[in-house]
Amino acid sequence: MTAPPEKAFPVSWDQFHRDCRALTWRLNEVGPFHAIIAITRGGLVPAAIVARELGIRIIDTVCIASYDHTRQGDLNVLKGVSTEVAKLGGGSGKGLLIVDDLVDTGKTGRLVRSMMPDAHFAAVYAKPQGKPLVDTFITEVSQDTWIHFPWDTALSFQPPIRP
Ligand SMILES: O=P(O)(O)OC[C@H]1O[C@H](OP(=O)(O)OP(=O)(O)O)[C@H](O)[C@@H]1O
Ligand code: HPA
Ligand SMILES: [Mg+2]
Repeated sequence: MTAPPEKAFPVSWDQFHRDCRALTWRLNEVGPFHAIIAITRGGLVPAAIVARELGIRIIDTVCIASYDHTRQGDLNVLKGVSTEVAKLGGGSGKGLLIVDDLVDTGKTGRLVRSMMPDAHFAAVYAKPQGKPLVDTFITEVSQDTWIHFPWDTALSFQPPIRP
């Protein structure tokens, strides 16, 4: 069993929004895209922000689950891309934009890429193992870091570094 990540990288709503906007500036150079595919659930929030900025109104989901808190199990595809959106991508995903919050080991990204090999894959954050899977990302964090997203966290007291 792999050890849980040692370092913490907390992300506020404000920071996340700024990072998604920065991601969109880069994606704007690559598009236009026919549709966005969010990898749920983590990809839903960045997909909404990117869609708003790029004026994209067709949004689909690929629903995949694998983590039980910080431990990854088998990938479970609960829902694939819809027939209408697959058609827009000509069967290979060309002109489609896949969005996720992060790539970690890259297992989720690899699976989604195998479904749509010609789609553009964007993630807000990337760890070294997952980085080769994404076409565009904003911030890299080390593999032994756990990213804490604002929808998973709340403000709480922190003891001082020096007790
Ligand atoms: O690169 P990987 O090691 O495959 O990990 C990355 C995936 O893990 C998380 O999703 P998770 O499966 O926890 O589901 P969630 O989005 O519903 O939280 C995250 O949102 C990515 O989709
Ligand atoms: N943070 C939140 N969810 C995740 C991570 C992470 O670092 N890696 C895989 N799912
Ligand atoms: Mg996810």
